[in-house]
This record gives sequence, structure tokens and C-alpha cells, in this order.
Amino acid sequence: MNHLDAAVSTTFGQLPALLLTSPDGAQANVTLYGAHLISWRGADGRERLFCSAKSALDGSKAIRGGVPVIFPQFAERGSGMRHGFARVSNWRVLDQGLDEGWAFAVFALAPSDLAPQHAQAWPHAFELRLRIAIRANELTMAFEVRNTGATPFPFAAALHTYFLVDDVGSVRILGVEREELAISDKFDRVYQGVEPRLALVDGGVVLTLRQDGFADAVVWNPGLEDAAALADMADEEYRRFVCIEPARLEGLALQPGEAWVGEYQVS
Ligand SMILES: O=P(O)(O)OC[C@H]1O[C@@H](O)[C@H](O)[C@@H](O)[C@@H]1O
Repeated sequence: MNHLDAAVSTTFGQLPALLLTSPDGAQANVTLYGAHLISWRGADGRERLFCSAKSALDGSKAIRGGVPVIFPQFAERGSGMRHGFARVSNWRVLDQGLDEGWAFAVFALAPSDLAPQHAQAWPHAFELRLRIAIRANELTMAFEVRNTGATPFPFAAALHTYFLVDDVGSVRILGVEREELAISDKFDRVYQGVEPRLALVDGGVVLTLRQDGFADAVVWNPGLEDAAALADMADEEYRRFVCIEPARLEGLALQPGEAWVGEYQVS
């Protein structure tokens, strides 16, 4: 396998995407809209990410599933658009290829890439970079926020990961609470200052989630009632995923010339 096969242009729905394939057979599909990882299969062939059958896939609305990139605002914690503009903007591919058996790609977003209304609503000079790499049954993501301007700005960031599960009612999440966490219905909780290593247990499958730079985590599932109210989710689909999101909900403003990096690893 050569470097050219490691990252191939494709589409997902109507969206341009990049398909990453590592020499050992792991695969990931990332749309340029949102630099959104929408599918990740390990070398074992198993899909790890949920994507709703009713998700918009034409750039009219954020994708419901995969790993939405949340920036510069988390949910409605601010006066800007819900969960920020990064997930609804078209990113550029900066780099792609193979690195010691890892298939990788780096995506970038700067103010000149934004729709005018987003650039006007958040008038800061910044550059975002998201590096996604896969090998064997492992995924790494590194999210960098750089202040390229002359004034500081505050921001929030998260990788809003929708993990595909057999049945949300039987999963256990370790590391966010004192006891293991089980979810039976609607659940939406923010954990500030979490352990850097969490685990998702889904029957016999255990995923280890490591985060560095992201101090917080959010666990979310809409439950039956809220899922039914979401136009881009089928009523029963809430059973097939749980969101565990490495997040930076608060923090010091980013100074001119400085960068913040959040790393995330799933294996
Ligand atoms: O529907 P959205 O904008 O993708 O948000 C989904 C959920 O995202 C989670 O991160 C929030 O904690 C929830 O409150 C929110 O409902």
C-alpha cells in the first residue's frame, strides 16, 4: 500500500469526504463539512460510530452522529450559535498520508473559510487544525486552536463522539462518576475535571478513551421522548448510541500567538 491509497477522495451522502485506510485495514470516513468523522472501523472490521439514518448529509444542517467538532461554544453556554460553527463549516485538507502504519489527515479552518454570518458573529483571528489518525483498532484525534490575531479570545471545544452501542440500556461508563454509570433514559450531564482515562463497556466490547488537554467530559443520550422530537433521528435510534465527549468547557482566554491542543485516543 502506498501513501496515495491511505487517503482517497470520496463522498458521504452529498458531502465530499476523505476515506482513510491504514495498511492493516482500519478505515475512517471524514466529511470536509465539519471535518466530521462519520465512520470508523477498526482493522477488525467493526464500526465504532453511530450515524442517524435520518441525518442531513447535504450541508444544510450538522450531521447527527460520528464526531461533530464543537467550537467555539458548547451547547447554549454563550450567546453564539448552539455548539458553534465548526460543525457546519467547510474545512480544508492540509495534509494526508501514512505515518508509521497510521493513515492520517489534517483538516484546517480559519475565518476566511467561514460563511460571512459566522465570521461576523465571532470576529476573532484563529486557526483550527484537526488531525485524525487510525491504525489497527485505534483512533487518535488532536484538535488545535491557535490565536492568530492581536487580542485574546475565550472558547469552548469538544469532540462530540456518538459511540455505536448494542443497546444504551446495557452500557456502562467508567471513570466519570464514583460508581460505574448506567443510563436508562434521557441523560445529559457535564463532568468538570474528569480522569484522563474513561471506559465504555458494551457487553463484551470495552473501549478505552483517553483525553489530554480536554479537562472535562459530557455524557448525553436524548432518551425516547427527546429523540422523538429530533427531526434528524428515528424514534428508536436513541438506543443505538451514547455520546461521551471530551470537552474544554471553560478555561483561560487564548492569548495572541498561543495555541491550545486537546488530544483524544480511543482503543
Ligand atoms: O442537537 P445538538 O445541537 O446536536 O445537541 C445535542 C446535545 O449535545 C450534548 O452535548 C448536550 O449536552 C445536549 O444538551 C444536546 O442536546
